[in-house]
Amino acid sequence: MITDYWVVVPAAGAGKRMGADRPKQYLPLLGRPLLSLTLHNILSWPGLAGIVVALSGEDKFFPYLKEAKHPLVHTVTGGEERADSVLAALQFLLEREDEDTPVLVHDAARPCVALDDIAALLDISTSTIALLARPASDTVKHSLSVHGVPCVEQTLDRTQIWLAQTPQRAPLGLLHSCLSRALEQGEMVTDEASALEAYGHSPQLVEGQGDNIKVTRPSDILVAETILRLRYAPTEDNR
Ligand SMILES: Nc1ccn([C@@H]2O[C@H](COP(=O)(O)OP(=O)(O)OP(=O)(O)O)[C@@H](O)[C@H]2O)c(=O)n1
Ligand SMILES: C[C@](O)(CO)[C@H](O)COP(=O)(O)O
Repeated sequence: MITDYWVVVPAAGAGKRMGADRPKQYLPLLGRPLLSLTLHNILSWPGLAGIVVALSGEDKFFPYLKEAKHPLVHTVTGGEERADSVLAALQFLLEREDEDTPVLVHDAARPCVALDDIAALLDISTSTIALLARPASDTVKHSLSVHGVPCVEQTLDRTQIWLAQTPQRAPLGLLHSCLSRALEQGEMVTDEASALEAYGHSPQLVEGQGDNIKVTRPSDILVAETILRLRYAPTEDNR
């Protein structure tokens, strides 16, 4: 299992699809801000060296989180898109750490990732670049718009379709160079793996669990709260 890795947490989004009165990372789940839950979870990962959180330049909420003053938690100002926020955090690390330092990028919006999945991602030795992902379990449709209405164009072969989650793991220097080149060249970069793929790398897919949801829309709040309640509920063992 790797140790002395850093975690980058992009948390500079606006949460438009959530449509709340504040960015979704500050909405309460079980009475605690989402970002606080995510940081609390990350701080329990074994072998962690530190966390860099990318925040919006207009963020007014972060200083009030319990984890804001934790000695392992650092912040940078993020950017326009998720990839810009991740790049800002990688730049911060590159000025302080060795290029070979392993980095895990994990969305602020995924508070429920299980420790078993983290262990699996930290454990792999076959590749230094990897991500948690789920094989598609539904039938996958490719759509086209007919007079503004989404319709099926065709059904895709799902046997090789995986849905990407986070964390996504790569060495600091490699990820920084692929991400900055991809952004300069206008590549579509919605996750770290896509930046690495653009330059010939083939990240390993590590099967994660379905409970690692990305809190995106209002209905996700209840699902995430249910997962967290079950995860942290007192049992015979931890009572
Ligand atoms: N400029 C941005 C945009 C997104 N993120 C972060 O990237 C993660 C995944 O993005 P997403 O779930 O799409 O969040 P938002 O961009 O906030 O959501 P929306 O697209 O609905 O506005 C989130 O933790 C979000 O805060 C970021 O750090 N910087
Ligand atoms: C990185 C990611 O979590 C993988 O599923 C996801 O792509 C980030 O969210 P976005 O909606 O694409 O910004």
